[in-house]
Amino acid sequence: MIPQKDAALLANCPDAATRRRWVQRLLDHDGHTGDEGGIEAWLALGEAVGLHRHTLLSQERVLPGVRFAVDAYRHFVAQAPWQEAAISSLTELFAPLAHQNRLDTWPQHYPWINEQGYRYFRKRLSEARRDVEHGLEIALSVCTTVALQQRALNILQFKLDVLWSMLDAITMAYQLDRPPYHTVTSEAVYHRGLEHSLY
Ligand SMILES: O=C(O)c1cc(C(=O)O)c2c(n1)C(=O)C(=O)c1cc(C(=O)O)[nH]c1-2
Repeated sequence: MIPQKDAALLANCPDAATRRRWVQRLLDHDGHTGDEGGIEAWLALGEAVGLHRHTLLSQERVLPGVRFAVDAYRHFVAQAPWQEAAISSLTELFAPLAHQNRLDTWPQHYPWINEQGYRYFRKRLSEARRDVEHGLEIALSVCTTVALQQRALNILQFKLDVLWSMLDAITMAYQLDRPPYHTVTSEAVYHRGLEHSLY
């Protein structure tokens, strides 16, 4: 989804210089010659923790709450001015620390995850730092009044709501053992996404 939301920002941005820098985010995730891309590295992490590639690609295990939160982010970016869309990516300021923590601690907690599983986190360390630099440049250049700075904080609160909603859905399903429809059935009956039209 991340490359699609970045493509939506590009589509809304009339400034070629900004597009030239922002397009790197699509390439980082989708890959290009000489770089397998973040999605491929993420699939490697999924496989390293025991999931099958086709299960990951089918999205059948994506919880509805996670799907709705992710869709809300994509829709926000598609309809917002591109500068506001750029600001909404700035939660990534804190992602390198999270990635580094995972690289430092997961090998102790989960010794069965093979080395290949960590490619995504290693890759994101430098990419996220560079992305945040660009995002901050945009935010600082447009948020020149208190009202605009307050607006930027509200945008970031929206993005935090997206991230927390994903965590809430995952916590309910896997930590508290309350997946969707748990009072009705133990089958994963929730919809599998409506992306692919039959026509
Ligand atoms: O693992 C994390 O904690 C984390 C957080 C975030 C974020 O804060 O949005 C991103 C990522 N990872 C990430 O890997 C990533 O590619 C990414 C892109 C974006 C964005 O908003 O454009 N956020 C994030």
